[in-house]
Amino acid sequence: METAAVRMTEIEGRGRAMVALRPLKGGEIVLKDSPIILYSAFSFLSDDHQKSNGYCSHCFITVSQQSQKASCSTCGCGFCSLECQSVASATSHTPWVCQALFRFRQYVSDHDVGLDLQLQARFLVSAYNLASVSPVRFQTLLSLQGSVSSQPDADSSAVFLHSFISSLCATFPRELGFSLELTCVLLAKDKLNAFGLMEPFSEEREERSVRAYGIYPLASFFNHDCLPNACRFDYIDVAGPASSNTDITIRMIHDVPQGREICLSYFPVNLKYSERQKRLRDDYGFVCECDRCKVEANWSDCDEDDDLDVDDNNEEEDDEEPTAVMDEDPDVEMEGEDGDAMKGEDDFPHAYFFLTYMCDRKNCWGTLAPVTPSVATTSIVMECNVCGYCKNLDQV
Ligand SMILES: C[S@@+](CC[C@H](N)C(=O)[O-])C[C@H]1O[C@@H](n2cnc3c(N)ncnc32)[C@H](O)[C@@H]1O
Repeated sequence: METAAVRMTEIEGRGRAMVALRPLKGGEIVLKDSPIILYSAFSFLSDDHQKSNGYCSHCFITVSQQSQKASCSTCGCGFCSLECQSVASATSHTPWVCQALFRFRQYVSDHDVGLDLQLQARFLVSAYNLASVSPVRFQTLLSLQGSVSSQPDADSSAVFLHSFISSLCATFPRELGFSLELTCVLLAKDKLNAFGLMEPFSEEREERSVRAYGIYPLASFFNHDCLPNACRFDYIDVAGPASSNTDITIRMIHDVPQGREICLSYFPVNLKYSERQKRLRDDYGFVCECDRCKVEANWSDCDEDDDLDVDDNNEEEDDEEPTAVMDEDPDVEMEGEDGDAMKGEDDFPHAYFFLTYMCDRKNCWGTLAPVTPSVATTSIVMECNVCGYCKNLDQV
């Protein structure tokens, strides 16, 4: 896999990775990707069902009740337009998906089913549907990271979900290898590779809530760094032709030299060391040894709580989610060395990253990247990938 800017390669201990093919500028878009699967992040319960109908069930653009143009008479899913519904009926919302969602909703209304299990069900329905409507894309899904190491029958939720899908699969093409093991493998792919597409940003909401999860097969090759040099943008509420609103772009946060690995952060960069390590170990199965983690591993818990606090606008939140200060890249020009956040040898030495690249709007925690530069210059307008706020670098 290669674009004009990045190439996929193997790195020992990290699996497949994306590296810069040439020097890259802050703001450069290094990859555009479209989802092979998108599924709702809402539960099947009635309140959430109402909420999920605030988004098109195919392209997940925000739709108001007034502007909703079409809905499915069987399962009640709403669509932003008749065109979207028509595309969905041949792709993401086939009659089989519709039946499956309808039956699962009935099951959820009679039983106590946790949100995680409901989302896994949504994913599996989408994945097995993909196998049927696009075997090539299904193979792409299978080529992504994620496998089962233990006996599949050890996982009771996978067993339950598999038997649920089996009950809907009378007409499912058996040659696709439908089995409990495949179900477990698919769930592992989802866990390691799904990207969350967020609900519209609100300063009033402390939790960042997801409207849909997507599998983006090329963007899935980016590894994690707690101080990323690139970040992901989406413009899901900007209508475009043929569901192009669901595309994502990976954009450079700052300049990097040729050969440098390009990494994203798999979660908001403000999480503290112990939380990051836990999430990476539990959800992604690896121990992070990035430069930031190496430094923060030596901090005591109080150091984390004290020294990560660089954000005056978020005093209340800082107790729970202190803001870390750092840089993963030695090429980043360091600034602010006299600032409060750079206190001594044992303190985290890269305040510049957080002061420059982390959005300081209340409850945002997004990452700022320059808007895409014109031919040879680095733009000085920084855009947040969560709230969309733009500001000049000299305001930062
Ligand atoms: C979305 S995939 C990234 C691409 C993956 N390396 C591959 O070969 O397809 C996530 C997985 O990559 C690996 N990974 C990501 N970041 C890593 C890092 N900083 N160190 C080691 N492994 C990493 C972990 O196995 C993780 O579960």
